[in-house]
Amino acid sequence: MIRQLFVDGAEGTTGLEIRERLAGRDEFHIVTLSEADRKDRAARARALNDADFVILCLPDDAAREAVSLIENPDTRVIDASSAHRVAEGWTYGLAELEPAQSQAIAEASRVSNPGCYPTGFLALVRPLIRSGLVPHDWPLSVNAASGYSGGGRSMIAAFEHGEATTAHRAYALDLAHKHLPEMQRHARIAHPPIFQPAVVRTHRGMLIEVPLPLHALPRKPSAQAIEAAWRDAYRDSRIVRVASEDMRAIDIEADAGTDRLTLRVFANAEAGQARLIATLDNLGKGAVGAAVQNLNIMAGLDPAAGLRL
Ligand SMILES: NC(=O)C1=CN([C@@H]2O[C@H](COP(=O)(O)OP(=O)(O)OC[C@H]3O[C@@H](n4cnc5c(N)ncnc54)[C@H](OP(=O)(O)O)[C@@H]3O)[C@@H](O)[C@H]2O)C=CC1
Ligand SMILES: CC(=O)N[C@@H](CCC(=O)OP(=O)(O)O)C(=O)O
Repeated sequence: MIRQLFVDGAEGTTGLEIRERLAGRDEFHIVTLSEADRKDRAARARALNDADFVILCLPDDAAREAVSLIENPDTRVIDASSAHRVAEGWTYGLAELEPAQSQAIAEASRVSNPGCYPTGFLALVRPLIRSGLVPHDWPLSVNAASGYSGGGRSMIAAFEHGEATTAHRAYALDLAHKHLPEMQRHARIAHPPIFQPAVVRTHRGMLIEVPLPLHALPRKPSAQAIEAAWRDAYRDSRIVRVASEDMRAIDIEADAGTDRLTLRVFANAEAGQARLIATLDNLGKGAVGAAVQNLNIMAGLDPAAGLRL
């Protein structure tokens, strides 16, 4: 069976890569609009209602508008924007989040792709909260760096041709980044983490880090216990990997160009401290890889079909 797939926002950073990734997949016929029509409300409404699947690669307001234009009850949506990540009636599209999440995605009509930073944060902490190694009201923090393609076309232009001459820019200094609600909700924690993101002068890649004072946690977990909780949580995943090689440094590009998500824990038992580190590609598992994975799951196909692992 060939499914009609409309990519709304197909000329943007995420949209272009989704089309590239799905080219050659004969399960889907990709529909896009001409340059003249791609922002035309009526043309978009027609394409949205004619499709079996829609992937929204749009700014938040345009994504909300697209959803409001859908009247066909059989059109199923994957939204790559941050408009619906904690919204009623939407399923959170991080298949590895809970044991039953993949099944929920398979049955859903509305799936919200996770944010790129929450993908790393949630993969690191959710198994530890679920198993009680970290209490749900622990004051977590998360330090992270992203390649500049994470900011879409305008940030790419700023870093490649424009005013951004820096190597490393800390931002979200108001402690109110748009990813905080989904981090808190889906980690099931009492408080939002202190989130310290930075954008750096590399095209793609992310390094997301949660520091943990093991000595201060009520159960004083070892690095081995943390790794064991991850291995148990991700035992069936080909996409989330738990790595345990001895490393002295990790580059932000470690998983760039792939759809993998790699988790590592580094600890000093004497100091009672650990650093939990996730690496991924903001445009891989952070966006396009996740959208393709969710599409595969919703269409009843191999979840990893077409992914770069
Ligand atoms: N870049 C990344 O790493 C990630 C991005 N995302 C999310 O994915 C979504 C897309 O991001 P990204 O691809 O980076 O953004 P881009 O800015 O690169 O692309 C957005 C696209 O949407 C088009 N567009 C804007 N308004 C409308 C409209 N009303 N109707 C139709 N098309 C419209 C834009 O056209 P034009 O340029 O002509 O205005 C552009 O082609 C965003 O919500 C973003 O938050 C999620 C995870 C990671
Ligand atoms: C470097 C950079 O600016 N990153 C973006 C997040 C990009 C992303 O992937 O998140 P969404 O899917 O929520 O847009 C930011 O911090 O707002």
